[in-house]
Amino acid sequence: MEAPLIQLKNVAFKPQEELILDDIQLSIPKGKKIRVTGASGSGKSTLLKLIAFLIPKDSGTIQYQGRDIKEISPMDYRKKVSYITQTPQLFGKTIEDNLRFPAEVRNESFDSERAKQLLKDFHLEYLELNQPVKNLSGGERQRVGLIRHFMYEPEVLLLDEISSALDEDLRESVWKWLVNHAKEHQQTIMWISHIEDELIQPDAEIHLEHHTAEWREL
Ligand SMILES: Nc1ncnc2c1ncn2[C@@H]1O[C@H](COP(=O)(O)OP(=O)(O)OP(=O)(O)O)[C@@H](O)[C@H]1O
Repeated sequence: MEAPLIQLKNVAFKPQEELILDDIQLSIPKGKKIRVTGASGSGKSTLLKLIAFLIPKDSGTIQYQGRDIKEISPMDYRKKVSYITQTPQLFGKTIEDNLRFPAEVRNESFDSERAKQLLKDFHLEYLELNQPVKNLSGGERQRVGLIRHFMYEPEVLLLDEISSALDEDLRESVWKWLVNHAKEHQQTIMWISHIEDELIQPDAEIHLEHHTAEWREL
């Protein structure tokens, strides 16, 4: 059997001694589409942030391709595993400032053709790269934030209610793109939210309840 892409062993998250997640055991294979479910406050966002190494766990281990994520350089890990939130922080003045950022932190050159193609893929072809971000609508900001993660090809996408600000048509089109793209590039996608239930058929589900996680093949 193929080794899991991501493995959580005995993972717990207990900030200030408050138990949020406990004894999490998960083996996540490569290339799957995985929905994360559970009641409000059950720890869905926390689980994705732990996997993204944005917050530290209190015990247990998280491995990526058999390596403890603590041993992987944060820059390399961010390139492989992208956590995308519903309210992306845009910075700088222009759209280009935001899309250039992933290349800038790696001291690489900015691929403006790729940026323009992505704007087109997300139905933002009417925006110029030098356009200021301050006047963008919620849905435009969400998509610029999303595009930033595709300036490099991530291996894992952790999507935290990413399409909340998009209307129905746009949501459908963005998800179609994400699913096709993930298939083409053998990406693993995990997402939180029920809004997408009609748009994307998961291969598996992680259900959070009573501080722990259950893996369900669908
Ligand atoms: N750093 C922290 N310190 C203290 N409590 C935290 C911390 N991070 C998360 N929590 C708590 O952990 C619980 C789970 O939060 P989380 O955002 O992961 O839930 P969720 O399942 O994503 O919820 P929702 O569906 O409402 O977005 C909440 O009670 C939250 O207040």
